Amino acid sequence: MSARSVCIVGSGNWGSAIAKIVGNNVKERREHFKECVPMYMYEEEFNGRKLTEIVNTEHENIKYLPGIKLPENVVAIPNLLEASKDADILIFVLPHQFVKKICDELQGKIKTSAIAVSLIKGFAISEEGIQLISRLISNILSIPCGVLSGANLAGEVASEQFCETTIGSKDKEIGELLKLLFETPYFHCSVVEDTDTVELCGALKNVVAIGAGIVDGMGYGDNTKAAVQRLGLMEMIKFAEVFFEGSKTSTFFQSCGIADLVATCHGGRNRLLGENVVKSKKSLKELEKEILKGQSFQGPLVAKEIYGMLEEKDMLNRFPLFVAIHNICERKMDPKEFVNCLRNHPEHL
Ligand SMILES: NC(=O)c1ccc[n+]([C@@H]2O[C@H](COP(=O)([O-])OP(=O)(O)OC[C@H]3O[C@@H](n4cnc5c(N)ncnc54)[C@H](O)[C@@H]3O)[C@@H](O)[C@H]2O)c1
Ligand SMILES: O=P(O)(O)OC[C@H](O)CO
Repeated sequence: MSARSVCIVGSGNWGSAIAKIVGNNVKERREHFKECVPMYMYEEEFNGRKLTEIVNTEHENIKYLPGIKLPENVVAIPNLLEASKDADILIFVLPHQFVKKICDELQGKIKTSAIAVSLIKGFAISEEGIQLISRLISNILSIPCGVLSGANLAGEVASEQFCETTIGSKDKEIGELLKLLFETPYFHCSVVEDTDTVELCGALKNVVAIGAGIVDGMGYGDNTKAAVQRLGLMEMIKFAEVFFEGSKTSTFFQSCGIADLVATCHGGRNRLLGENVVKSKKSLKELEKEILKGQSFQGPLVAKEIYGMLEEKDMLNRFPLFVAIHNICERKMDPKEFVNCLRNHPEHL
């Protein structure tokens, strides 16, 4: 096959870090990929200028990933259809609440031979309960969709500190192609077929990370935080067992599983939110605006999505940590009660 055209859909903190990797890789792997990488950017003003114009002249996303130069072959485009019209590979990397609208706009407007990969850590809601984002993308666009998820705090990846990630693809050839697109000496990619679990881990760990932040905010030390991580992991595994038949426990030992859980519980934005939910009386929206300045916490929405599904299926008591974190975020439970939830967890029975 001739060189493929790659489009990045999204340009936030992680979107920009991944644009740096992809922009550099396609230049080095020209027999496989076309050099120009259009990046769809949700247009906004920053310091009185359009963000696309800033990215295309200064080659830096000064709002979402300041201090990191992007390769000049990454071109920010505010028009979604223009950015994606020639794409053979679509990389979806934006907060999960915007994906459905973006896919609806793309429906029928992209190449029928295109493939997608989702770097998103969240869920969609369908009539059956939660839906994997990769499935939403695949269903709306009628194209295959792999996933990439791992212990990948964007700032550290962008400054080229070594880390691992997991690519999930049911099709081996697509998995290898994605590895070729994303892997660098500082960004090691492992490919597995258990796509669902890779994606589940990325979404669920965001909730556990809020729990880690809650115990930080309460002034507890590392042992208590480790208990949150262990019990959180047990709920993540149970969630996969109950709702995603065929999910493999071994996938939790990839970067997308335990490693991402640890990274996010220590250095992630969702951990920071949990700490601030304890220390401040402000609403989640206010905290998001104040702390993240335009970036997005994915954890509270995932917690709400899970809660709704567990409630409907009468399974709230099987996932007390997820439930407590949701209730604390909603200000329906006093954070002081959180440690009792750990103490009385069904894993101890
Ligand atoms: N930041 C990280 O360290 C990191 C690492 C791995 C995975 N992820 C995941 O990647 C996904 C994207 O995260 P991010 O950090 O790139 O985003 P972000 O948190 O920086 O979110 C801001 C982005 O959302 C865009 N946006 C705002 N309103 C919009 C709208 N109405 N329509 C479309 N876009 C809109 C903004 O333009 C900006 O690009 C998330 O699912 C996240 O969990 C993030
Ligand atoms: O900053 P968070 O909490 O959104 O987590 C970022 C990444 O998912 C870490 O891998």
